[in-house]
Amino acid sequence: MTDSRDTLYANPLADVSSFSFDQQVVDVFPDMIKRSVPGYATILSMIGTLAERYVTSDSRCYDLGCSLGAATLAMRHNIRAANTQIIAVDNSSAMISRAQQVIAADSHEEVPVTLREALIQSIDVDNASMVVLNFTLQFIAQAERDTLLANIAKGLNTGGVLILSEKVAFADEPHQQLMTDLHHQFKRANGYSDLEIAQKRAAIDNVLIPESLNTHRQRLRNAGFASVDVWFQCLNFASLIAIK
Ligand SMILES: C[S@@+](CC[C@H](N)C(=O)[O-])C[C@H]1O[C@@H](n2cnc3c(N)ncnc32)[C@H](O)[C@@H]1O
Ligand SMILES: O=C(O)C(=O)C[C@]1(C(=O)O)C=C[C@@H](O)C=C1
Repeated sequence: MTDSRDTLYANPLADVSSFSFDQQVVDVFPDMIKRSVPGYATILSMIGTLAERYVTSDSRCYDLGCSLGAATLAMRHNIRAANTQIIAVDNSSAMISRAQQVIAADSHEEVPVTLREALIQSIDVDNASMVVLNFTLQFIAQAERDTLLANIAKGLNTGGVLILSEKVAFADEPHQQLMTDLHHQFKRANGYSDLEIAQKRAAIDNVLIPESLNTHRQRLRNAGFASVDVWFQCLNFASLIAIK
């Protein structure tokens, strides 16, 4: 399986097209996300810890916007309850076909994984004890976010948990500027050039729409979650736990 270095934005592009999860991105995705998202490995590890704690027997887990299945594998390797399954969904056919290979190469077969190529807005969530949205909601149209979260809350069993990880925005402009600068410094320290950072920024503009933590907390409460808060934040990347 390839885990190539992300050089997609290394050379000057005449026209930076909108970011999409196509084959080019799939080919470098593990390297791209690791070098772009502060705390990504920590968040995956905590998804495993939470799966051990929250996944109950005879229930389902959902990984929505699963990409190559990193969160699916974190859950799968840590679930201790009997008779569970994981449903992993992504609407990028290139992601899903590579994810099939990743899952096939994994030996933890006690927990079956079903990969689905679909819009996460269109799937049924049912009898769930754990749902993961790991850096996916930010790519969904804002007008569709309330309905999606209400659908997830409805399909979660009482006491079940949603992990929502997102790039976040800040209400105070100086803070927004500082966090953006520090994130770019993080990328530079991980080997991205100023050109790569600028072109990637242009590509995700209007594609990845971050919201404030207050907006996320409020939406989760409105959707029907009883207990909501942030468990992780590094700069403009955060992860929330919402318990039904
Ligand atoms: C940043 S990646 C997620 C990373 C992944 N969860 C992980 O932990 O490695 C976002 C993913 O969401 C998928 N996606 C975006 N919009 C979607 C939608 N409406 N329905 C399904 N998947 C979507 C993209 O194809 C992409 O694979
Ligand atoms: O904000 C950025 O600069 C990013 O590269 C972040 C981000 C993300 O949060 O999903 C954007 C696209 C890629 O999927 C990997 C990382």
